[in-house]
Parts: sequence; structure tokens; C-alpha cells
Amino acid sequence: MTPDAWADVTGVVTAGGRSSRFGSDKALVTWQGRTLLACACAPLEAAAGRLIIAPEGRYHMPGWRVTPDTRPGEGPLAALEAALHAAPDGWVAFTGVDLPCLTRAYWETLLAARVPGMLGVQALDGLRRPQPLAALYHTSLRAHVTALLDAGERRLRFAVPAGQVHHVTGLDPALLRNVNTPADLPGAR
Ligand SMILES: Nc1nc2c(ncn2[C@@H]2O[C@H](COP(=O)(O)OP(=O)(O)OP(=O)(O)O)[C@@H](O)[C@H]2O)c(=O)[nH]1
Repeated sequence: MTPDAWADVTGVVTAGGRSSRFGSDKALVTWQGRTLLACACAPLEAAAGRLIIAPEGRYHMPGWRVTPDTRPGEGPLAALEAALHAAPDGWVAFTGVDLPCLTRAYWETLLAARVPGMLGVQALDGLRRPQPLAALYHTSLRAHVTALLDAGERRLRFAVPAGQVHHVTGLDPALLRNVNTPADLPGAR
């Protein structure tokens, strides 16, 4: 895939969660020699813009700008809203610190699957469940996401209106390994 595929893409890692199930800030946990934050950022390094959604000053990652939540503590849908407003018009490749196994190839598969007129691209896992925390969102979703939040919605899976998201199948489910507790870290005993 040419670097042009990333030209209108802002890579976003949301990292403002409480990590209550993990027991300590999971963004800063070291796994295979890197923090989980670094694991999430690395596959998105080719993006034209790079944002971490978290309180200012909490994290430092070379080449990445930390942008605070506009609705702190309101969860990933609110973090997506902050990202959509901070990013220039185009696509946001949105993920969190709890998906350390994603790869550049994963993101490039989603980028190649963009469909004109559709506003989101999401992978389906092995059980055909959409993965909204490792997905592409078009910035024209700004008003829709803000309206959802204003109406009290907090579920990220509703960020894209029905029929406007393209689903990608056939990806290795191991890429989507989700870390909520120390035991979830790949290789943990
Ligand atoms: N910026 C921002 N990120 C969030 C917020 N809530 C969760 N996240 C991030 O979203 C991703 C998934 O978070 P979860 O594991 O569901 O929530 P968490 O608060 O980190 O963890 P728990 O307290 O165990 O639920 C992680 O990268 C979190 O840092 C929030 O309010 N703001």
C-alpha cells in the first residue's frame, strides 16, 4: 500500500480511561519491551496526523499530540467526539491502549476497505462482532456523535448510523486481543 493511503488519516489512541479492572494505568504497563500506549501508537505511525486523547501532560509520545477530552470521563464515544473535532477533515483511525496486537497491516486492510459514501469501517471478530475500538470513522460523523452524546448515549458501537458502516471479515482474531486485566496480556500466566 502506498503512503498516500494514509494521507487523509489521523491516527487516534484514546487513553483517558480509569483502568479500574487492570488495577493500574494500563497505558503505561510494559509488554514485550514497550508500553501498551506505544503498542497502540506504533501501527499508526504512517498516519498524516497523530493524536492521543487523554488529559494534557499525562503521556508523552514523540510525534503524537495529546488532546484532552471535551467530556472528561465520559468514555470512548466522547473521546471519539474529541478526536473527530481535533482532526482535519478525513478519516480517524481510532483505537485504545487495550488492543496491543494490532498491526500496520490491520489498519491498511481497513483503509483499503473504505467505500465511497460510507462513514465507517469496522472489522468483525471470529464471532462476527464489530470492533468499534479498532475502526475507521469519517470526520463527517462529528454532528451525529455530538447529538448521540447530548442525548445520553455512551455506547461507541452507535457512532456510525446503521447502514453507513462497512464490515471487514477474515482478519486474524489474535490481532483483536483485548486487555482489560493483567491476565489478559498475551503470554500472561
Ligand atoms: N480519552 C478517554 N479515553 C477513555 C475513556 N474511557 C475509556 N477510555 C479509553 O478507551 C479504551 C477502552 O477503555 P475501557 O477498558 O473500556 O475502560 P477503562 O476506563 O480504561 O478501564 P475500566 O475502568 O477497567 O473499564 C482505553 O484505551 C481507555 O483508556 C474516557 O473517558 N476518555
